[in-house]
Amino acid sequence: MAVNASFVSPTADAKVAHLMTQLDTNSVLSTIFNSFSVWRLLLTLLVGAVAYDQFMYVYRKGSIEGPSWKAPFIGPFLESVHPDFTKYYAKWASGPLSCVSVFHKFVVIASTRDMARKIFNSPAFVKPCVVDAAHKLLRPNNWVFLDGKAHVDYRKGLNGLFTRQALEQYLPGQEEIYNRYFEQWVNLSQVENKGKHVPWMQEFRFLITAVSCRTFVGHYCSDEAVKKIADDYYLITAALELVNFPIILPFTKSWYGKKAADMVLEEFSKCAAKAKVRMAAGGKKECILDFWVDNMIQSEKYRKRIEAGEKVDDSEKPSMLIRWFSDLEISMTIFTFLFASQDATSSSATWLFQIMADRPEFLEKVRAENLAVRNGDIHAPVSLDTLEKLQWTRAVVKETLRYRPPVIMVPYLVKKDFPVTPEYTIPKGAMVVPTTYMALHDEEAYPNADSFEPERWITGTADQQTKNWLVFGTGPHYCLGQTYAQANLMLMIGKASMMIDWDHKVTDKSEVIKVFATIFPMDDCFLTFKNRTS
Ligand code: HEM
Repeated sequence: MAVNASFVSPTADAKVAHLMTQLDTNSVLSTIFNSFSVWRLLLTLLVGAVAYDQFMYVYRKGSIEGPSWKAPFIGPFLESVHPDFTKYYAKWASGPLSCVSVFHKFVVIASTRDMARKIFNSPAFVKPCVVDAAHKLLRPNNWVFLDGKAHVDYRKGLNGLFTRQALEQYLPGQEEIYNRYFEQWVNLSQVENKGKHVPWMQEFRFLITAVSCRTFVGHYCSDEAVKKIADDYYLITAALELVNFPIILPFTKSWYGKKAADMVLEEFSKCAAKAKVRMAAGGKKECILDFWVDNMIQSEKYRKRIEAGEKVDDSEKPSMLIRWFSDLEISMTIFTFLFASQDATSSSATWLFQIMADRPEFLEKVRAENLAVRNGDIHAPVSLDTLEKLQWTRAVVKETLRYRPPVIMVPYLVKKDFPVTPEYTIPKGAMVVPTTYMALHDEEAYPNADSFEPERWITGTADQQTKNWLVFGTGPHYCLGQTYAQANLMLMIGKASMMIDWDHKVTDKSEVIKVFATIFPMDDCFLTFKNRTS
């Protein structure tokens, strides 16, 4: 007998009620049995999936370090929501290669200097993957996800934006921002906070957004737009915390992050359109966008002359011939600069101010040489060459980057089975994450590695440890902004040393490392600022 052949609930239809009483015992049993089979089937599938996930984890793990089993499916996903530096450190210390599995994604961690270098330098086997969320925020067709020749070619076209000659042109804009922000900080500290120490990490992030926007898109971005980007940027960083979460659910961190990213892309697109007009009219080059657009315009002019059959002297050929880029393409690329710079530079800025306040003897040396090179005039401009020759300023920046490397991990995707050692092959499709931290805290390269000793960059051998210097990665994807980033930090701390005094309230969390994409002091750095009186 057909029991309730319709999809209507039997209890919703009174006519069905009397039929129910006519059901014989056999059909009741068969109904129970049938639904039991469905449940059993579902349970069997679930157990099978858990067993498969577990089996694949153990199989892929092979001989390397890692937990002997994983929490079903999610693995240590919840830990990645609240990342803990000590847990990462324990993982790195557990062996040159170790592993975890999150949502069936197998992740290998490469800890030692040589293992990390091997990953960075094996483009035949790996390509950058950042985290799943980054594809959504930066857009999957962003140049940073390009691989092989396509990546090399695209990157070549960007090199002109970071030459020493170009970097020199960005310095006045950066000085302008530092002058303005240091004044604001004093006001904020003395008037609003009444001289009290308050966590300053967020203020460093605002400052770095402003400096970056000024360097990347100059005055094309209004102060209001810069403020909006600065205010919303932490949503983008927070979205990246959800490492490997595969989809964007409404009202989650990833969702808010995506909205903020779309807003930044729109702003930078508008800047690109304005730069095209201004550069075509012969405007002065002041920011990265100007250099890029001018290069496009010069390349286009040159191509047109050649096409017209004009005889053009080789000296008139632009040093880099590039194609025409749309406003959105330019915007996506400039966004990668902001994305790559924002967290890392904010991290270094925070540690630098904290460390200098805690070690006034080094700050005094920085101040003395900055004043000397400017003949006592705290607002006198400096050239890039002069800046880089300030030995204590350079040493404290380098040592901060070594002692507290902002980027502790760089995720890569394994393109094909990667025999990373004679005994172990990382399977295709896995994520492999080299860490920079262990190489930078290697006792052989940097004696007393866990202590802040800037002298090692002046009288020691730190500069010779090029293999250990992984702060900016190595290989085909090494940091495009590394010279700019270091010069910018030197300019920042040099100017601060002359213009302001600041004091750090040391707490029991000041030296504890918090992981928020990059690393920060756990207490967010309690500071107070005032104008320098002498
Ligand atoms: C203290 C500041 C910074 C640190 C510690 C840092 C560190 C890094 C690291 C570790 C990588 C990955 C390298 C690799 O995979 O081998 C990277 C890539 C990159 N960085 Fe930086 N970075 C900093 C600032 C900047 C700035 C200011 C910019 C731009 C103006 C920038 C632009 C980039 C770009 C575009 C890439 C990707 C390059 C590629 O895939 O070819 N970075 N950075």
